[in-house]
Amino acid sequence: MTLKLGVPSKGRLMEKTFDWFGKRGVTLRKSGSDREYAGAVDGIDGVELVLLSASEIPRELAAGRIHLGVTGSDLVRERLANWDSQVVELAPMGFGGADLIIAVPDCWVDVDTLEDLDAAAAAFRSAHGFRLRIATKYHRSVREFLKAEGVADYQLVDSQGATEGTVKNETAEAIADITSTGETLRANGLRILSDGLIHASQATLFRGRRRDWTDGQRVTLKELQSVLGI
Ligand SMILES: Nc1ncnc2c1ncn2[C@@H]1O[C@H](COP(=O)(O)OP(=O)(O)OP(=O)(O)O)[C@@H](O)[C@H]1O
Ligand SMILES: O=P(O)(O)OC[C@H]1O[C@H](OP(=O)(O)OP(=O)(O)O)[C@H](O)[C@@H]1O
Repeated sequence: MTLKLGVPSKGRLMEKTFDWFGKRGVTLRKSGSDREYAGAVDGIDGVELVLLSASEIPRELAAGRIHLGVTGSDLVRERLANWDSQVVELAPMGFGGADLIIAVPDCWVDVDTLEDLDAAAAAFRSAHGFRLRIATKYHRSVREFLKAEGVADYQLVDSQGATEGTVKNETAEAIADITSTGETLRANGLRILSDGLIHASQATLFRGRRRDWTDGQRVTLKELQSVLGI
């Protein structure tokens, strides 16, 4: 049985992953037409390339359908309960960097920290009769972070895209989302809380923790780690 390596199937993450492996002597490439999600690996035997959506790679690793996978560290934390009991970080890859943050409207001049947000949330609830709404697609990460920080008086509203627009559209009072340049936040009149960094993410090579690997797969992993220098 081959060792299955899951890699994002499109865009910058795919190209930079191919570059990262290529620089270390392992060539990953798409094998079919541009639109076909088939791949090949040169430079080491026994490794199979599987092209997948970045957000599905955590689940595939946990289920053992792939053995290694490249995806954002934010997606692993979000998609897997107790992520470090299900996968191991083998190598941070130095690209795909983005911060998962909490942001509030610029005009909330009294709200700079999570403690301020907690106070504002209590005031909001008594004024409006419902809990302050935070829009996000990162439900698990935001809940765990705010619980650890002692902020409780809020509700999450699901937003699968254009999350920064929810405040202007009055479907949320605050947001939790990924930012890299900060332009989308600025354009939508939002400001990051000074202690509102939930996770600094980057593309990372992970290994699944399942114990049902064959001896051949374990040997191939050792060889691959040695070729990659990790
Ligand atoms: N500016 C950015 N905006 C969004 N994601 C970014 C940005 N910079 C880096 N990333 C990272 O890219 C990853 C998401 O990649 P991508 O959007 O390809 O995944 P996806 O959700 O699986 O896409 P799809 O479902 O459309 O295939 C996350 O780990 C995220 O942190
Ligand atoms: O800090 P910036 O450089 O402005 O980038 C951040 C934006 O990029 C991502 O959105 P994406 O384009 O992936 O679309 P989405 O709204 O569907 O998540 C993210 O959700 C932010 O909206």
